[in-house]
Amino acid sequence: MAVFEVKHPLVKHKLGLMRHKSISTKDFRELASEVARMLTYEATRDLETEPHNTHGWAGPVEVERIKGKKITIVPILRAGLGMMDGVLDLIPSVKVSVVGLYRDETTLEPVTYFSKLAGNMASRTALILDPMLATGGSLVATVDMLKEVGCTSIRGIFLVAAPEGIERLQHKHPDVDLYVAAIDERLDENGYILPGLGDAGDKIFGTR
Ligand SMILES: O=P(O)(O)OC[C@H]1O[C@H](OP(=O)(O)OP(=O)(O)O)[C@H](O)[C@@H]1O
Ligand SMILES: O=c1cc[nH]c(=O)[nH]1
Ligand SMILES: [Mg+2]
Repeated sequence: MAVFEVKHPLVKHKLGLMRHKSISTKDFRELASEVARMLTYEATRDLETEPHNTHGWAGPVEVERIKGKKITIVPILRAGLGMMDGVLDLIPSVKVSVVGLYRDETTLEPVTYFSKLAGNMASRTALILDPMLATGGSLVATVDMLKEVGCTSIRGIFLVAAPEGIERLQHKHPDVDLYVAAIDERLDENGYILPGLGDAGDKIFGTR
């Protein structure tokens, strides 16, 4: 399993803005989308291309186009929706496979309440989207769901990941690579990431 912590200055700067305790819903939402766009650029860096002939302004020209497995993005409700626009800016024609999970506040275990996946998942690369990888329970449950329908190529895109969540994924699904803007220090006693972002879902949706 590989974990790519994207250390681009723009990513660091924007994530730093997101950590401010008084950030507005509007700014948090915009920044989540912008950072997601940059992480997507990295997470798609190794997509294979193939030669393709097109009609150029001065006659036929050979160009490259993406080949191989088609992509589906998998936003985890709710907070993963806050990353979707940024990702779709770069890969607009992907299918969207939505899964709904929340963490039980006492056990911290994930509860699944929705799943609507794209067809033919076995032939697709899945890009899971969620701002926060905390205990890793929600991610592991999502990967379980994707593997159950035959998906074999799975990556996760997160804004902030805790070492505890990375370790859990490594143990359960070592074939899944991660692209993150930051690996933070640890979880607090309530399972929140420190220094983290707080509750990303509440900040994106303006709830609480
Ligand atoms: O790694 P874990 O310990 O599973 O925690 C991470 C999950 O918790 C948050 O969702 P939450 O349960 O708050 O749902 P929400 O997106 O609806 O707010 C977050 O967006 C992840 O999905
Ligand atoms: O720090 C955390 C952990 C789980 N979910 C969040 O939104 N934030
Ligand atoms: Mg939440």
